[in-house]
Amino acid sequence: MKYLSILGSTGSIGCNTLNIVEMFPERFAVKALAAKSNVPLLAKQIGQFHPEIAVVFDEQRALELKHILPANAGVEILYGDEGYRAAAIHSSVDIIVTAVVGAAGLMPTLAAIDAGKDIALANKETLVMAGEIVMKQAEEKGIKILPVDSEHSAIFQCFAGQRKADLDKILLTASGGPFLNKPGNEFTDIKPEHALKHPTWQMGQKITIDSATLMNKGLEVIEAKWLFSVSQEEIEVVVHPQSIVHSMVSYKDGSVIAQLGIPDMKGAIAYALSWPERLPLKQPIPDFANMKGLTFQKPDMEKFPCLALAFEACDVGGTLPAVLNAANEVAVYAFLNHRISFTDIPNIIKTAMDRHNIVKHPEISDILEADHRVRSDIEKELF
Ligand SMILES: NC(=O)C1=CN([C@@H]2O[C@H](COP(=O)(O)OP(=O)(O)OC[C@H]3O[C@@H](n4cnc5c(N)ncnc54)[C@H](OP(=O)(O)O)[C@@H]3O)[C@@H](O)[C@H]2O)C=CC1
Ligand SMILES: CC(=O)[C@@H](O)[C@H](O)COP(=O)(O)O
Ligand SMILES: [Mn+2]
Repeated sequence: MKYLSILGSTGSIGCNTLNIVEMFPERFAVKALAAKSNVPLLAKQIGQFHPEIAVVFDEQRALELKHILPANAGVEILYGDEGYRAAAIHSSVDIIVTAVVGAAGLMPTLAAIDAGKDIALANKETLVMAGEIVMKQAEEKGIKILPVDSEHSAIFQCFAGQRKADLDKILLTASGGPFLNKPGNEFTDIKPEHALKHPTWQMGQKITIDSATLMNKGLEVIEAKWLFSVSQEEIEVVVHPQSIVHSMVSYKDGSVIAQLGIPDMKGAIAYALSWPERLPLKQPIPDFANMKGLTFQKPDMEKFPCLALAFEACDVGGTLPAVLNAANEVAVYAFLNHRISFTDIPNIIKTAMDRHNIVKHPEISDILEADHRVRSDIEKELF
């Protein structure tokens, strides 16, 4: 039996993870569930999966949860930073699924690594903000960081049985998002409801907007750099609108190994939880015979400046990726709340990056300080 703690259990990745637990009750059990504000859904999950700990964002929500649950629920209700930390380091947990969205994922993940827990990493922002520190700490603690992000799961699978010395490059696929074929001069008309219509994947709101700006791919370049210990030059983004090829790796003899599947996160989540075994998920394979084609093209960095900004942050390093991430988060939520336009997103990020005094070899405190400063500067200007 493998015991799980799911940070972000009420989100898209969290719910998919619980679907897998439900499918394989003889393999997985849940010890801790953590959410932010969706108290009714968390209460339902507690009733079904019986964790020992449940965590919400603040005391108010903890009280709400307590009122909803029956008196004999047998779960300890915690809240805030201490609560997320408790869920991350719970003594009988084997693996932490980091399915929280945004910078909030960083500190619980570091706490989990410090406590010697394996990580099924969905929260890419953790590696964007502090990839060097996180990977170093994971190595020191001898824990595994198993990728959940579909491309990184694919790359991980394409590396299996290969020698790192034979690597040519990682070909990181991108769907191109809903605006791949929209002329750039019409981007000012884009509303949240248009950007929230991802062509191939069902995901939470923040990552869906990131896919529409191509920032998601930029974050994934930085994630891949740290996760696989490669240079930026060894990563190429390839637009593949069908999202069937989840990524590829080329080798120095000209061979290219790809991982394919339907666009459904259950495959990548289950693989992170059961690696190196594969679980009988009963997922259909892509319908190759009736497929209209698998196509590939270069990303257009002028139309999608967020991708270029992420490459710049990746190249410069230090605290700059954390600044990119924080500015992006604030801008995405401002766009979702109709406070800025779609084309303001890259402008806000660029301004934050230009203004920032980079700390070249940051401690975690430098990263958190940069994150907080960027958020408060942008929020002051916007609201
Ligand atoms: N969805 C997908 O298919 C993929 C997602 N990822 C990555 O996985 C992560 C999760 O994405 P996704 O599931 O789509 O996101 P969702 O928005 O669907 O879910 C986010 C989860 O995090 C919780 N949460 C939000 N803010 C906080 C906070 N400040 N502190 C603690 N918990 C918080 C939410 O709680 P509540 O709902 O209770 O408010 C919810 O449980 C992201 O980093 C994303 O980039 C990577 C690849 C694919
Ligand atoms: C499912 C997943 O891993 C997402 O990160 C996905 O990659 C988003 O699609 P884009 O390729 O459009 O960013
Ligand atoms: Mn992805």
